[in-house]
Amino acid sequence: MLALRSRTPLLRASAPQRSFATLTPPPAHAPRASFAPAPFLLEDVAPQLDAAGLKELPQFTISRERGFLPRRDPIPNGAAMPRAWATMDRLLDDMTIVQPDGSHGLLATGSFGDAVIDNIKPGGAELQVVERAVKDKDSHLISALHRDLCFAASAYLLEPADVSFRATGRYSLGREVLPASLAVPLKKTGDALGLAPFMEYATSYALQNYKLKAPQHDGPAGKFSFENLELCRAFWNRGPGSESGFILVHVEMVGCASGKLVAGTEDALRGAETGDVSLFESGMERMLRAYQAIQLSMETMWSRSSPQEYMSLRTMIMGVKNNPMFPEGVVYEGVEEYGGKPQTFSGESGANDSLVPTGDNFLEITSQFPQNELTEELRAFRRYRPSTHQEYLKMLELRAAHVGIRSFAMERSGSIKAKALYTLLVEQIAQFRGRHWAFSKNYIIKRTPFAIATGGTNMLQYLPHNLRVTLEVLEESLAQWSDADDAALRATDAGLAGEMHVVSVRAGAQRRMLVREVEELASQVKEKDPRTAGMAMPAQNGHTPSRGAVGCDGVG
Ligand code: HEM
Repeated sequence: MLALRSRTPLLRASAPQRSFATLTPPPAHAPRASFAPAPFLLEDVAPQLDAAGLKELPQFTISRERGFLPRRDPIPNGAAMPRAWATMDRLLDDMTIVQPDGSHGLLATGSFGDAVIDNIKPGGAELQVVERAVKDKDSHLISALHRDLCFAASAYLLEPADVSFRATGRYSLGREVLPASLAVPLKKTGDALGLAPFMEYATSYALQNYKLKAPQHDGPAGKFSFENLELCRAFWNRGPGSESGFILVHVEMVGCASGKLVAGTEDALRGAETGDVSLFESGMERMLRAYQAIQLSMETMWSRSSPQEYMSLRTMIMGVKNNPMFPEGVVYEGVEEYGGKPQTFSGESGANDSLVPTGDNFLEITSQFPQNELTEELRAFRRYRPSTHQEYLKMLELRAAHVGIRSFAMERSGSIKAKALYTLLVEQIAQFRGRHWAFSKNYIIKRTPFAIATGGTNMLQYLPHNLRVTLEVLEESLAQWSDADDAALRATDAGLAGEMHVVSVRAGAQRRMLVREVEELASQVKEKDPRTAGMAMPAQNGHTPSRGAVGCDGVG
């Protein structure tokens, strides 16, 4: 049963008014739900798991140690892949636009599609490798095969649009049929892993696409420090440059602190569930420090991946859904289940990363998103992530609502420190979205009339909408922070009190600036139809492809 809790009176009249719905807490005598770790959350990732016959355990099983990274580092390209995969491996190496010796690769000249047809045969060696891995239930190998097939499929489908964009600055149509030699094995790896047969953020483009230069490296972000990472697969160039910068900053962010984030979240929840206030505080403090480390890594994006070059990287990670490059969708040749019917999948996007949804759900910000098309699309789109991440996030949302994390932090725990930590955590999510909004303006909005993102959202609506809701929750939390709270915190934890002061000074101004900025941007682009702007050809057959609020270009 859902019940609205009465709101604590606001101390500052100008703050926006919201109410946080929580599940009614059970009466004191009722048995408490047990929150034993679910199978998708491991207490630690023992490397001997595979040897113990658990090699079918999903790679994206979440742990306190590795957080949202896969439980084993991905199998890299090259010699580590099965010998019968060598032709595919070479083709993927040869395709990058810039080759290691500086020469042009297959995608540079638009000849990757022909090379696939000439070298990869339907029912050939590649399919046999996939079938054997599936039969062996070897999730580590299936994941690497899936990554490679996703790169091959996106390169094949989007090659013409990419060639056109590099030559003219406008997109052409993509290829509308994925040949059986790629479609059939890709569908099999996708089925085995519970994924769509299309490139995704976690399972192919980013979190399944890194290798460690030195296994024991000890950089600022531990062994997952940017300087210790390399790409397994790329479209443009596997070596240093904007593409590896873009992808590997995501990996560093997840690698440097998502384990600590998960551990802090679990402990804070446990603290709230059992009424253990000091565990609650310590869990939230560790979450805060984890988010701060993540933001530091995120800020390096500016220098590691050039805003000027991003548009050239982006074509290859677009999706099919609502994308004018694929007005009729894509036919997966030879996949019986689809019966020749065109398919439409969303593209790759950081929107499917789990760091921000963890904060959204734990802090009950999610419950403050209005019920509208944007929110619905966001939820639908987030299915493009490993099922373990989906289940974990869903459970987090339910547990946080059940125990009433916000009201526990702000009132019921009786802890000033918990109140401050809750507010500072909301500010971390706002800071993330603020920084991210700055990326989106500088890497995309400034540079193209094609306002639909790779994940398919209309960026001008979707991103500021989420930031605005977060800023409102922040303002409301700050409005409940009194002078007496401030004085009490100063007496016990001057450092945290200082952090609260900095946050309270800038919050309101940030939301007002955002509102003004979005109005200005909207008026600049109102003449342009984001569904067709930037395309070299008119809408097909009188059909203007329709896009939802979450659209097709999956960058994120
Ligand atoms: C140059 C850098 C980046 C650009 C241009 C960019 C662009 C975008 C775009 C356009 C979207 C809209 C969703 C869609 O794809 O349709 C999005 C969403 C998102 N991206 Fe990024 N992104 C960048 C970096 C990152 C990084 C480093 C992360 C960290 C994991 C990230 C996480 C997210 C998240 C969580 C969302 C969902 C937005 C929300 O919940 O408010 N992005 N991104």
